[in-house]
Amino acid sequence: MRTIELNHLTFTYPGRSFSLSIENQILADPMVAIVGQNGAGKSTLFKLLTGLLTPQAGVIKINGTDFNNLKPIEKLRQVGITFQNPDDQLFNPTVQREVEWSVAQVTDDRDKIATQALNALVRVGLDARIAENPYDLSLSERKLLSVATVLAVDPAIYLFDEPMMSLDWESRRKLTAIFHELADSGHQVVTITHDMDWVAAEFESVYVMEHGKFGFAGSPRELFSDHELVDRVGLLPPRIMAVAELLGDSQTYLSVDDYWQKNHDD
Ligand SMILES: Nc1ncnc2c1ncn2[C@@H]1O[C@H](COP(=O)(O)OP(=O)(O)OP(=O)(O)O)[C@@H](O)[C@H]1O
Repeated sequence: MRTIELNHLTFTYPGRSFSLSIENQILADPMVAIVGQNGAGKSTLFKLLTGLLTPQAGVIKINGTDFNNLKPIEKLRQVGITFQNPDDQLFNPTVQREVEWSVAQVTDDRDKIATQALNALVRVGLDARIAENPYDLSLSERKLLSVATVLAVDPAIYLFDEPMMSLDWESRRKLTAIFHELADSGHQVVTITHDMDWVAAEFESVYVMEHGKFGFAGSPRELFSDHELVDRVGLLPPRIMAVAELLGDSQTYLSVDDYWQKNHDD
């Protein structure tokens, strides 16, 4: 089982009032969504989980091992991140070189580098574009390319910061399928998202961050049933709930299928 364990973790940016403070939290489910208002600390947490930032105190354990004690190459094998903006992680002259560069950070084996890069590009549907410059791809394609750079390394834990933002429908479908494949094959997928329809339809485990802390942890149904919490942290409930509300029905629904089953199962 893949796990992220956070113990007495604290982090503050110099001269800023924001502070991240997590007592004890274990993320153990295969697919986890982290939600919360802008500025709640979600991206800061991801930067701590990848070693881009160092906590002032506390311990991060990845699959039982203190992350701080891992060699840089081992950190890359344990945790991979896809940033919100793909342009923050694409800098090579071709699609192929971009993904191969990524694998080359964890192995010198040239055959492995070529094979893993190509397999990752096949998974995201960009294998026919290997000779192109990443900046000639559409934004959706650049996002999928940044995902391929992580898939090619195949870390134990995948972190995604707003993966659905700016994706076209086909790319959303493709990436959602990849999430489930990763979870089914023993990886852990942890994603930051503001897309509550997606959370409600695809996830079983959701965490809410508020002011640098974890608040709620539970299922999407439990989350969207807690109207006070949803209002307080400014989450937009699944759209099907807004439609049902217009019809005078204030029950919790996660998707159109869920609505249909609850209202036509007799
Ligand atoms: N490099 C930085 N230097 C100083 N302060 C920062 C830096 N990055 C983020 N912050 C501040 O830290 C707080 C938490 O930011 P963070 O980006 O982690 O929130 P978030 O929950 O990811 O928000 P969003 O949903 O908008 O991405 C905010 O007040 C932000 O202004």
